Amino acid sequence: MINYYLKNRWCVSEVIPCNPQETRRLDGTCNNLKYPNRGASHTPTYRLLPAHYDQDFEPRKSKSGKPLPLCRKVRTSMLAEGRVPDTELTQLLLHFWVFVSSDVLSLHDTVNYILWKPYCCQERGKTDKGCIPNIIPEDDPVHRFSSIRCMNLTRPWSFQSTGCYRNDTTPERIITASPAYDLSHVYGLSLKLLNQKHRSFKNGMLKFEVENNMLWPPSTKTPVDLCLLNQKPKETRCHDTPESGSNSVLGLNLFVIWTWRFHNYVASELSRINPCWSDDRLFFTARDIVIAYYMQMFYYELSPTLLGYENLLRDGVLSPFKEFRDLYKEDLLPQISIEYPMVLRWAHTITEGVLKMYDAKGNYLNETRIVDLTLRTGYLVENLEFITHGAYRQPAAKNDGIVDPDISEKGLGPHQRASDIPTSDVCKNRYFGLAPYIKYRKLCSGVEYRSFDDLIEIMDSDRIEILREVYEHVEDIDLMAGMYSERYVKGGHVPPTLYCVVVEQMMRTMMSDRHWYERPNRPNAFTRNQLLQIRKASVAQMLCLVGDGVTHIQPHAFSMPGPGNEMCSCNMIEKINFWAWKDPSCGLSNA
Ligand code: HEM
Repeated sequence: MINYYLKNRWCVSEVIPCNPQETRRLDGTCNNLKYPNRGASHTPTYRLLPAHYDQDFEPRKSKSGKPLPLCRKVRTSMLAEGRVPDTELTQLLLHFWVFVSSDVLSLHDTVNYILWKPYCCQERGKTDKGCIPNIIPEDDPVHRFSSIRCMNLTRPWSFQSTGCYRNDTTPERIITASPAYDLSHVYGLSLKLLNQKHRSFKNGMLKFEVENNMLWPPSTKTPVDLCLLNQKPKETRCHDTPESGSNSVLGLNLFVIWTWRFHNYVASELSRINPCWSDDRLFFTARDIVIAYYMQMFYYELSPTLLGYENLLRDGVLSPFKEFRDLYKEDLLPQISIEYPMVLRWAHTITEGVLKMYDAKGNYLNETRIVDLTLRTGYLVENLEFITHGAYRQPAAKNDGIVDPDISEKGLGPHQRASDIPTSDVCKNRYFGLAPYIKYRKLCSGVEYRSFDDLIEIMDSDRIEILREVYEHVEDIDLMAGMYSERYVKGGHVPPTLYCVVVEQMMRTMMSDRHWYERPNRPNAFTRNQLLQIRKASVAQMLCLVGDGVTHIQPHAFSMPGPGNEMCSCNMIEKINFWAWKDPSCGLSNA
């Protein structure tokens, strides 16, 4: 039954005829006028390197023909468990990173093993082709002391497993989000649904609710909802936003709340300045500004902090100037690569498991486990303000071959007895049919590694020794395991292979998006003065405007406060001036 439903909904995208002058559609269609259905949800990813599978599209084998080492064995060998704070990056950076990533991904593969196939470690799982549980080796450093020998996991869904393509073709991953950065995880993919349920049709605003003196997106009104971890009866709030994934991991949830509020802030400013504008015009102008603001934060604030400003300038991702730029190429399809979400999973190694909460003055209050907050929006009602103050005060975890024990043993919190996210990350490399690590090194640097010793160029000798112990041949190394071992890219905080794949995607996204905010020629493009206002975007400004009780913050809030980035009053943070959107026909003067 479920397959019949999905076949109808997921194999075909309907496209209403395009009008070249219309602005960005919610469902992503018509972004590319030559191929109007590209850019929609449920459209294929592309591959940076050809697929590497064994027979019947099972995971590739090692060069010797033996199975590759167990994923859990790879993870426990490459990453020990512990907690070491970073000295530079904040939790807020990780919250925003997962939010940006979720814009182009989907949750169905995770929902699949939490809700639909929780039985992969049981007898029933042995005959279900969809089951690929993580087997735990006998000598596992943690579970040789427990009775746990297996962790539940399912095979990623593909156009083939859903019945859209023949089963004897290379599996093509299904993703339910649209591939452009368009805040589809906030506004959704259907204008009809947004209009029916979420727009207030007053002053361009989205509907909102007030609870505990705070503004929230609308909440579900049914006794059963997705917030499975709400501790009822005390915790009841669960977002009823266009995409229910907003209730999932904490970082995504936080930024959905802040973006929802920010939309309304922008719409109310526009309506104050242009009282003659219709609700429709206010709504769509506000959405356009919010998407541009968010992309400016991603490209010009988060990415330089992580990937290095000079590197991004050199590679053409960032412009050194504030003016328009137009890199659009009609022949490039709006798509994400299969490798892009894969390398982003590396972020799990710098995710801190213990979430610290502070008051507005910076006094430490309390802490909780971040993995217990997935699908638990109700917890935020009493704690959102303190989590917010903690987000820009608490450091991320350090990248040091150590992963937080909650992420590696309890990744799904109470949703699953034991769950090791980085082990799944290694395994998914294989189930998505990714090429060996050294092929990506060749792609990124042109250098061919023929032996373990050659890796010294990119990693320290102790890391090479671990790889040598785990894998038989240098060609066996999984992409993720290679990235766990690399030294950071110069001037940034990420491994060079992650840098390479992410930069390729950022360029593709920018060049294939007809509605990219820096373009002067897109439909309803910004004026020069409007673009200059968007250039002022910062996460500090956003939190000053819509974060609860934020009156002081460091200007670069993805980096820890300290010399050169001292906390200051919100009055000192540069602000967007909405008078750039003043419509003279509305008749108010610039007061
Ligand atoms: C609270 C912290 C986090 C938790 C509990 C969490 C949890 C998870 C889980 C359970 C999965 C699915 C793993 C699988 O079965 O394949 C996943 C995937 C993923 N996570 Fe996280 N995560 C966290 C933080 C982050 C951060 C900071 C990023 C930043 C980029 C991130 C990016 C991703 C990506 C890209 C995927 C793959 C999604 C896909 O391919 O569809 N996560 N995460």
